[in-house]
Amino acid sequence: MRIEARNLAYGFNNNIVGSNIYFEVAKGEMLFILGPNGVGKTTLIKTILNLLGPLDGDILIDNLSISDFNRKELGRIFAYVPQNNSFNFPFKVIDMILMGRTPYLEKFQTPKKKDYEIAFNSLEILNISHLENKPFTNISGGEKQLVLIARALTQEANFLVLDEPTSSLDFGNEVKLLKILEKLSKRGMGVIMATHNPNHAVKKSGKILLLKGKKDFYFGSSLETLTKERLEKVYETKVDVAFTKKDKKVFISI
Ligand SMILES: Nc1ncnc2c1ncn2[C@@H]1O[C@H](COP(=O)(O)OP(=O)(O)OP(=O)(O)O)[C@@H](O)[C@H]1O
Repeated sequence: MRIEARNLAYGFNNNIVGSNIYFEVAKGEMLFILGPNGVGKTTLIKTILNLLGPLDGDILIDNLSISDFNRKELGRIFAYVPQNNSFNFPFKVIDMILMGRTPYLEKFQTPKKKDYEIAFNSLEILNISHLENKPFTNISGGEKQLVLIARALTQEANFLVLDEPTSSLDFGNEVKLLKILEKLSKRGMGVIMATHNPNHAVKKSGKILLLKGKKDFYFGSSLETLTKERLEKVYETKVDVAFTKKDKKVFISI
């Protein structure tokens, strides 16, 4: 399966946030969306999910317009982890996670044994099985973020779409999550992720959409597209490049 933005304009009725945007990403690949605050990463993600309709051009799923798909079909294609979670109802964590099975259940149907197995497996992958019976309102911000990622995994969609998923995570969990996402993409899942950290995106197999302004963007393989010069231009700051012992490129803003 392949997602493509063709000549895409997105934004709100009275406010075009981005236009003439092009990118493509297939299952098994990772696409990182980068760019400064307010440039339009979240708005683009909502457009990719068809929560906002395109203002011009289109999002294509295997060459079919996204408008040809209904909500349930899109629920099997995209699992979404939003940026800010203001959800505050004391559901048990396991029940929150089982909500990820909704696109597979008929109206009023309750989750079956297999749905529970998938949910428990997601808890295990994210190392949060101990939270299973806690109310969602009684866990920390970072734990909530991990629960929402587990819910998205439970959805078993073709693409996992995450909006700054590491913003509340500690140093260790940030690295662990990135490793999990890489593993999932190697197993065939597509990953689309907005991030503030260019170092998340320095991947041999990754693609990058670096947003600079309304019509100004770079799209390409992350190793070629992410350069010191481009980052300096986009983020208006001096950038240094270092290399780890394993020869991995690391950007440092100075
Ligand atoms: N509901 C809305 N109606 C009109 N304009 C909006 C709305 N939400 C956001 N915007 C505007 O759209 C632009 C892009 O916002 P968006 O949240 O997509 O940026 P972002 O790149 O995700 O920012 P950040 O990195 O700060 O999260 C901003 O100028 C913002 O003010």
